[in-house]
Amino acid sequence: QVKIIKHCRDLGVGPGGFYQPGYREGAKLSLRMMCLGKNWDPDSGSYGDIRRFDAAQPPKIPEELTKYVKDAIAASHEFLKQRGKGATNPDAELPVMSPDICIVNFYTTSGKLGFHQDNNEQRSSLARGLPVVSFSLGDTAEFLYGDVRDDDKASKIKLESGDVLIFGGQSRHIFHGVSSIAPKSAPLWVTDKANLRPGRLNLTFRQYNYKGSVNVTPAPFDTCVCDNNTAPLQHLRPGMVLLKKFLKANDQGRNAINIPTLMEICVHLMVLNLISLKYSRSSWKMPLKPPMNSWSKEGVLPMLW
Ligand SMILES: O=C(O)CCC(=O)C(=O)O
Ligand SMILES: [Fe+2]
Repeated sequence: QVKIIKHCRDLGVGPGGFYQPGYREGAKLSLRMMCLGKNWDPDSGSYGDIRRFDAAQPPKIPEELTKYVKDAIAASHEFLKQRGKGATNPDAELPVMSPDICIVNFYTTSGKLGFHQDNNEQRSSLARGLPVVSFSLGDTAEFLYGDVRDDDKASKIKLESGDVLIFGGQSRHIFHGVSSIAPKSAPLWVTDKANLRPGRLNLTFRQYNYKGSVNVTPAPFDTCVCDNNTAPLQHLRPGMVLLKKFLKANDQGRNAINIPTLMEICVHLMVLNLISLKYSRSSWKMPLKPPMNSWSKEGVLPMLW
């Protein structure tokens, strides 16, 4: 998760980075957005190679992120196979996709996203049911989804930091949206280690085009939607899988504390000794700290988001 946030931060302050999208009449969306691969324009509801707002080209999707998407799809297939006791073909329910678009949204704690369908990808991709793979980081979102454009009839789930939601196949056209963000719900290490400001970062990966044949066999779905809300893998409906906390906390594992080696402790002690020797007789000569560069990427981004 820390690595994903870093990728978004680095790309987010560069050309084609975060901006607040809006409509021609002036209304703005309640989030910050950045598109990778292709630009999605909420006003026209279409994709393009540059964005209208500042003519910027969207940055490419970092390969590392593409790998995480593939891992998540593979994990969902493994899960579907086991659930179907080998009888189902997971690719028929949730086809494999290779993402070439990623929409990155940052919601502050007052952010939300209205009920909508993701249907601006090419007809071949939609017809094949190539899934949308969604990564959630930071504060928890209340996510609504359903078959009809009526959020009162929608099902609700919580998307927490590290969760991956996949919807494709028969669920590719579901209506969905974000009704609220729970303040202060992000794990502390996300805000501390990755320096994510209060709010939620969401990445949705998609594949624009599909070149193969589009025949899809309706997915068999056992009627037992019996996963409880805390199961690590949840089959929510045909073509919709939630992988709870799938994205690892960080490279060294959850809540890792760096324990210094004996060698590192010795080096630190030697350095401290040298410093105290140097300044013991002339402490007034202590050099001033160099001024903080408040416009460094790390420093400024929390203000931008
Ligand atoms: O933030 C989310 O979980 C959903 C984002 C979404 O639906 C979209 O970007 O199309
Ligand atoms: Fe969406």
